[in-house]
Amino acid sequence: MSATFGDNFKVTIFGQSHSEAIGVVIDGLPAGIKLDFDKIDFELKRRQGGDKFSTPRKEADTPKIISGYFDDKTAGSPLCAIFENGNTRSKDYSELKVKMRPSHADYPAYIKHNGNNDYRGGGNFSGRLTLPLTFAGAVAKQLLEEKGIYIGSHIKKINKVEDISFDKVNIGKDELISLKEEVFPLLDKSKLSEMEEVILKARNDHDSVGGIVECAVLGFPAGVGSPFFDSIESRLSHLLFSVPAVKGVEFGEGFGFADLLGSEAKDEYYYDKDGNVKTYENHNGGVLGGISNGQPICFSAVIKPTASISKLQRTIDVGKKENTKLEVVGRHDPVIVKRAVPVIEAVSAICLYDFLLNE
Ligand SMILES: Cc1cc2nc3c(=O)[nH]c(=O)nc-3n(C[C@H](O)[C@H](O)[C@H](O)COP(=O)(O)O)c2cc1C
Ligand SMILES: C=C(O[C@@H]1CC(C(=O)O)=C[C@@H](OP(=O)(O)O)[C@H]1O)C(=O)O
Repeated sequence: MSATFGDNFKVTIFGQSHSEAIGVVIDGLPAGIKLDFDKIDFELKRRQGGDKFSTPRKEADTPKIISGYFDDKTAGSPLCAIFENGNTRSKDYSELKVKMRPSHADYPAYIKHNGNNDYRGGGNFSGRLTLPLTFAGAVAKQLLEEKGIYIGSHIKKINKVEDISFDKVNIGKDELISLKEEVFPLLDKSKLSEMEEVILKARNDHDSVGGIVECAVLGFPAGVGSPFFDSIESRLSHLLFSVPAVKGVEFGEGFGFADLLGSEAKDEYYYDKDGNVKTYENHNGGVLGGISNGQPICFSAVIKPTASISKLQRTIDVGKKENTKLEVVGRHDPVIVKRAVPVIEAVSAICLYDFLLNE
């Protein structure tokens, strides 16, 4: 398992959904930083399950700091946090040792690890591993905020119900911060009841839905990144696609560029009254040539509908090597999108803070 990301702010995650604990090691944190654990806890709670939109599996999600923090400051050594898995119901998964859930990682994991993989829950493929990622992201967010860089996002789409998009030129810092306070962050709040209805209907029908998260980064300086292999888009995509269930990523206008003429897609420059370089529009989402141009960095990620649904599905039994049927049991999210919002922000913070340490 490739479990480490980053050149300077190096994040390693470990554990399985039903192992004793899961955790994260952050290497490269400067020494002497006082972390705000209330802020970290706030981000972890945004990701937590247990409400009507999420898995009924609710864990404490309380970090236990094992190393790297001393006298209320980072100590310069790797910061390690673990989270105990207390609310597992592993017997629900015994059938999955041989019956492969369609659209989950079970079959590729079985082949890759010769049947030795931990099949309880999603094992080390589980969305539960996004908890330590969110912890690392919450640390990176604090360090970015000290530099005036803010990350925020909203739910752009649930199934076919769509929110409006960010105004990519004029996103306000207060707007981004207030989105975090919402249980279901939307720009057009009138869409809430329709989205809620779609999710609850899917849940009652033993089904699931997917959607889109749109994310924006404010205050990121111009001139960071590289062309080609280490472009801001490629590094961010690397981490965004590491989030389980993310199946597509787009920057700025993204696939919408296909419909535009050059004259419609242009981001013309001007100096504002304070001499800052701005663009009239921001079709490119703040990145050109792989390098930030000082405008808000804007991107979206599409999250697929949850694979584990309790409708009868066709699959294979790898023990008997025969075709069979499966009705998945266990406690699953009827939609992942809502819980993915803080995770998308977290991986973006990890990536962008790592970029800044490179400069
Ligand atoms: C926060 C979060 C929660 C998730 N919850 C579930 C779940 O309850 N059931 C499920 O089948 N998949 C869930 N997933 C997605 C699976 O982990 C993912 O689809 C699976 O590992 C296969 O990876 P892939 O979809 O990226 O190919 C969740 C993902 C995230 C980010
Ligand atoms: C427990 C969490 O989410 C889990 C993510 C997940 C999956 O397949 O990704 C499946 C469910 O749990 P289990 O691994 O027990 O099947 C979710 O409840 C969590 O995120 O904290």
